[in-house]
Amino acid sequence: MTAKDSYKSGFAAIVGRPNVGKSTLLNRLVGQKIAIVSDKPQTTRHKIHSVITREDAQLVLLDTPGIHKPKHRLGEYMVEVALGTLKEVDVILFVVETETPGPGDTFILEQMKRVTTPVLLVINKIDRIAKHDLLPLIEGYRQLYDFKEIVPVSALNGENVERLTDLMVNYLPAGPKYYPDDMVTDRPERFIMAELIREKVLHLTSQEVPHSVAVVVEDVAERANGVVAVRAIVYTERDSQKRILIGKSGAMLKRIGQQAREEMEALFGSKFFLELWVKVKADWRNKDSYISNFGYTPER
Ligand SMILES: Nc1nc2c(ncn2[C@@H]2O[C@H](COP(=O)(O)OP(=O)(O)OP(=O)(O)O)[C@@H](O)[C@H]2O)c(=O)[nH]1
Repeated sequence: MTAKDSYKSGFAAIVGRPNVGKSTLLNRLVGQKIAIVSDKPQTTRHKIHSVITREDAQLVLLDTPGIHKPKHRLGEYMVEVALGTLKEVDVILFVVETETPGPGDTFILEQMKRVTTPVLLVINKIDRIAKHDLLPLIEGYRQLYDFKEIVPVSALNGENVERLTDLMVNYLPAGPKYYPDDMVTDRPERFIMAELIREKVLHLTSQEVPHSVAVVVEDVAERANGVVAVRAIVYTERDSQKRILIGKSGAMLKRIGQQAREEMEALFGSKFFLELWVKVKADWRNKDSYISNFGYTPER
């Protein structure tokens, strides 16, 4: 058998309750910022395909929305997408924190019992606990489910993350490359831009505002001088939220725009001109038509 014949390729899903560090892990695995990271739960709404290409294997990672008991229509959609993904992939990464499992973790474990895909348990944030507290935690999880592997990692500082990639590759079937070598995501750039803007809203606002927001990039145009001009709309649900997002004399919107622009420039390597508008669409999260307009439509 030649080296080419033994090439492996396949798909892995990252699941876990909100805020356990899935996006941070995904970014660390791929080595570039793809998914947005936030300290506010439930910020990942899309399935993001990222690609790790090695000499022996290509691994396509799907970031799934945090599985949780849905409170509104968008929430139900998010759970549906996550569950559908579990059946389609070659291996599942179930990410938890360094704590005994809570109701959110148990809910996901129950869902995983309905599929036959191999599951690797990733215990994240091990930088926060003493090594001797890890063993009892691992033992506790071992009692709950027949995990193929249990891998303690720190997505934040990268500890053990490479080993995790090696283990995932073990579960991939023989197959060709799905994507070109230099590709890290198949998401259009507009999507990444919108997510960067939404990330800044999440960081800079509080209470009910962050989750009321959807961002749509309406126009991207490269000017003759090389500057990329982007016009984006920040949708929110109420006038009061709009006022907060704009801020006194526009100060908040200016900060959001400035920080998003700086990250776009770092990521894409061009100068950006970013124009942001805030619009109210009352109760958009409960309306199917708005949900699909904002791009939250089932993919497969
Ligand atoms: N100490 C520590 N913090 C981490 C680690 N990984 C992630 N975090 C932090 O945990 C918080 C949540 O991280 P995210 O990556 O946004 O979590 P997520 O699971 O994608 O969250 P959702 O999008 O809500 O599903 C952020 O404040 C991260 O900086 C880690 O290994 N160690």
